[in-house]
Amino acid sequence: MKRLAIIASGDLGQQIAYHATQDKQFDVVGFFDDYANPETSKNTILGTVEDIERVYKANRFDELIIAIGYKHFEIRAQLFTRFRNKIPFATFIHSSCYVDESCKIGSGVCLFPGSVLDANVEIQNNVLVNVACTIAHDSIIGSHTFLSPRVAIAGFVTIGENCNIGINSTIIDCIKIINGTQIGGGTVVISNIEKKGLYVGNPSRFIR
Ligand SMILES: CC(=O)SCCNC(=O)CCNC(=O)[C@H](O)C(C)(C)COP(=O)(O)OP(=O)(O)OC[C@H]1O[C@@H](n2cnc3c(N)ncnc32)[C@H](O)[C@@H]1OP(=O)(O)O
Repeated sequence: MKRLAIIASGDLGQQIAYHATQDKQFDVVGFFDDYANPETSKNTILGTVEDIERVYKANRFDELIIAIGYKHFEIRAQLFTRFRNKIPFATFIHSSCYVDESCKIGSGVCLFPGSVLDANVEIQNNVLVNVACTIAHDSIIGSHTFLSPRVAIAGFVTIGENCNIGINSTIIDCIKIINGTQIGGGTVVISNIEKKGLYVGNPSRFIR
């Protein structure tokens, strides 16, 4: 079983560690965290971000995953760029997901339980798909983006990089959403989003 190290030991890190372990896909050996105290943390803290390469070279883990959430997209993306050619990133697809064999799944991706990905879906690097999402055929989810639980995406949709798509939102077919868009919970997107910002409601409206 591959040994997994996780950047950040907060709530998201705990969820990833839980699912990766419970699904018997990885042996989670610890976390890198700039803010946790290794002496007092209940988790195994392998060091800070500055220690990652040294600990990898010491053969303490095989693959890495980033558990920095949607409040810190820039850091999440920077860390992926920093380590992508130096350390293998894990791809975690929970065994309860249906992922069509034609899908392309990038590295550093987490698919939490119960998601369904139909034919020709592309999930780019470092994306997190939370529980029970449905992504229909030929849709693309851009790097670093977060899908909250139960997001429903129709066919031929393109979602940009660094987007945060709120719980239970719906995006109809052929929609394009630009990089850095935030979508509130329960939003229904029926037209392209071409201006970066926060959108809510049915149909979606720009609020800031
Ligand atoms: C496993 C997990 O838990 S993953 C995380 C899942 N969580 C989510 O998906 C949360 C999504 N977050 C939301 O929907 C939030 O309401 C946000 C981010 C859209 C907005 O939050 P805030 O910045 O606090 O906005 P605020 O509450 O001040 O609302 C601003 C306006 O938008 C409206 N609004 C806010 N959210 C929504 C929404 N989801 N749908 C419709 N209208 C909304 C408010 O009613 C308010 O309208 P008003 O100005 O007419 O009074």
